[in-house]
Amino acid sequence: MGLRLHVDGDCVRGNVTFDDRHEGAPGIVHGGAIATVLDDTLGLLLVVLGTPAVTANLSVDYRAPALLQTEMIVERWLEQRVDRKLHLRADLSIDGQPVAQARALFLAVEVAHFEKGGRTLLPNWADWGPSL
Ligand SMILES: CCCCCCCCCC(=O)SCCNC(=O)CCNC(=O)[C@H](O)C(C)(C)COP(=O)(O)OP(=O)(O)OC[C@H]1O[C@@H](n2cnc3c(N)ncnc32)[C@H](O)[C@@H]1OP(=O)(O)O
Repeated sequence: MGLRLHVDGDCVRGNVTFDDRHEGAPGIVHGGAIATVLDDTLGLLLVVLGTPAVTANLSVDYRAPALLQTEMIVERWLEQRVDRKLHLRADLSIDGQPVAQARALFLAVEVAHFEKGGRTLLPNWADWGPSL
C-alpha cells in the first residue's frame, strides 16, 4: 500500500496511497483494506508507547469515500490507558477532510503472547518497529 510512517511525539503519522488492488466499490477503496491499515499500523504506536499489545476490538466510522490513487494521511494516538486497556484512535484523511476514523481497544500482553505464532521473535519490544 506504499505506507510510510514516522513518529511525531506521541503520535504516529504516515502517508498511504491505495491502488487498484484495494478496490471495493468502483473507484473506491475497500473498507476492509482501510480497516487493515488503521489496525495493523497501530503496531508502530505500540512500539512508541513501549507496550506489547493486541487488538481486542476495532470499530471504524467510514466518513467519506476513500478514492484510489489518492494520497491520504494516517494518524494514530493513545487516547486513554487504564491498566492493560489501551484506548487508541486512528484517523485517515485527505486534505484535512476525514475519510475514516477508528477507535480500538488494545490489551497489553507479554511479548511471549506472540510466540504462539511460531516465529522467532526479537526479544526486545523496542526493536520491533522497523519490522513494520
Ligand atoms: C511493530 C510490530 C507490532 C506487532 C504487534 C501489533 C499488533 C497488531 C494488532 C493486531 O492485529 S493483533 C491480531 C488481532 N487480535 C488478536 O489476535 C487478539 C486475539 N485475542 C486475544 O489474544 C485475547 O482475547 C486478548 C489477549 C485480547 C484478551 O485475553 P486476556 O485473557 O488477556 O484478557 P481477558 O479476556 O481476561 O480480558 C481482560 C479485560 O479486557 C476486556 N476485554 C477483553 N476482550 C475484549 C473485547 N473484545 N472488547 C471489550 N473488552 C474486552 C475484558 O472484559 C476484561 O476486562 P476487565 O479487566 O475490566 O474485566
